[in-house]
Amino acid sequence: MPNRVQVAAAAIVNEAGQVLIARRPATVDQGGLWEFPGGKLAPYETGRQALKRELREELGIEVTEARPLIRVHHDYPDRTIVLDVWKVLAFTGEPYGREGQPVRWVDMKDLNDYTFPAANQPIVKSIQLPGEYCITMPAESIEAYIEQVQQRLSQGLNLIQLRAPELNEEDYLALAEAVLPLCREADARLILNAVPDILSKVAADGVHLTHERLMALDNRPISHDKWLSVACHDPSSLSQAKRIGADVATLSPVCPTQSHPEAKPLGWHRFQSWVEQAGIPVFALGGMSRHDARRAQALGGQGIAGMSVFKTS
Ligand SMILES: Nc1nc2c([nH]c(=O)n2[C@@H]2O[C@H](COP(=O)(O)OP(=O)(O)OP(=O)(O)O)[C@@H](O)[C@H]2O)c(=O)[nH]1
Ligand SMILES: [Mg+2]
Repeated sequence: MPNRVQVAAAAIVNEAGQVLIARRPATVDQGGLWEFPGGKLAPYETGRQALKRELREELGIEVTEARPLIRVHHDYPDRTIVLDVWKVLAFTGEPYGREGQPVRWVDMKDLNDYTFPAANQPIVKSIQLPGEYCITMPAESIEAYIEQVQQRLSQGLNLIQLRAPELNEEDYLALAEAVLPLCREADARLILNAVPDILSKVAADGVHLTHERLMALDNRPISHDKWLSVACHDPSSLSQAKRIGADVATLSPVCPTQSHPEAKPLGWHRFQSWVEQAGIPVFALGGMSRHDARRAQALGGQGIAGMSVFKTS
């Protein structure tokens, strides 16, 4: 396609959880906006090679370890760009604006206060999300769900989807209200697997829509300061997710799973090619083991989601 520009960009996160951003000069394309350091691929360069060269040129650092974070295709009026974003895990040197551009370490939660080019929204989301998304597994009582959430939080899991489809609305609300302070205390995000309206009753961090609820929508049903998570099973639900402005998706079942034995697994190969087109962070779900998080990430995913995978006893 003409005017298709390939760009490598970096999410550099330090031990304090801060992210390095740079300001584009006023005179260039998207001038004055903040960006993740990086630039266009030279002919015959791979994304990784371009990343290393650009960070040397723009920041004076040498990348020693990086992994793919997310790929985003975006149509600007005059051209299409493909942003190949890497998470930089290790580097040598002290970054500075080698081309005179302002650079700044900002807290991850404050990224939303900066104005980035339009293509960057999913990148900001991806940086703010962990690699493991814990979904509650069926439990026998409200108390048992609460205990389960406490156990998951004590493992350090910090993205919890409260799934309890067998509970009636009243019991689910009571459960959500009981679990919210526990998540706050642990600095974890709580996503309610429920109708979007529930956020007017419980101040959780977001909602997760079932595949059926996702497909019935025309627009994003919640405000942008909340997280919209959606369940996808195929390319058409992933494109619906992108269309309504979902922040994150689960894609399932990637592998055979006991919780949904009738569903046909899509496998890692399709996971990779569907995620490539998704343009939002996607968690692999279904039959996951904890070591699959690295595999999902190497294939362009955000990480793994699951229920029994986070069970410890
Ligand atoms: N580096 C970078 N580019 C981005 C981001 N978001 C985004 O839309 N872009 C777009 O991707 C393209 C990257 O080009 P660039 O200006 O960084 O390229 P470059 O470093 O090779 O500069 P040069 O062409 O002046 O040598 C621009 O059109 C820019 O607007 C981002 O977060 N980081
Ligand atoms: Mg650049």
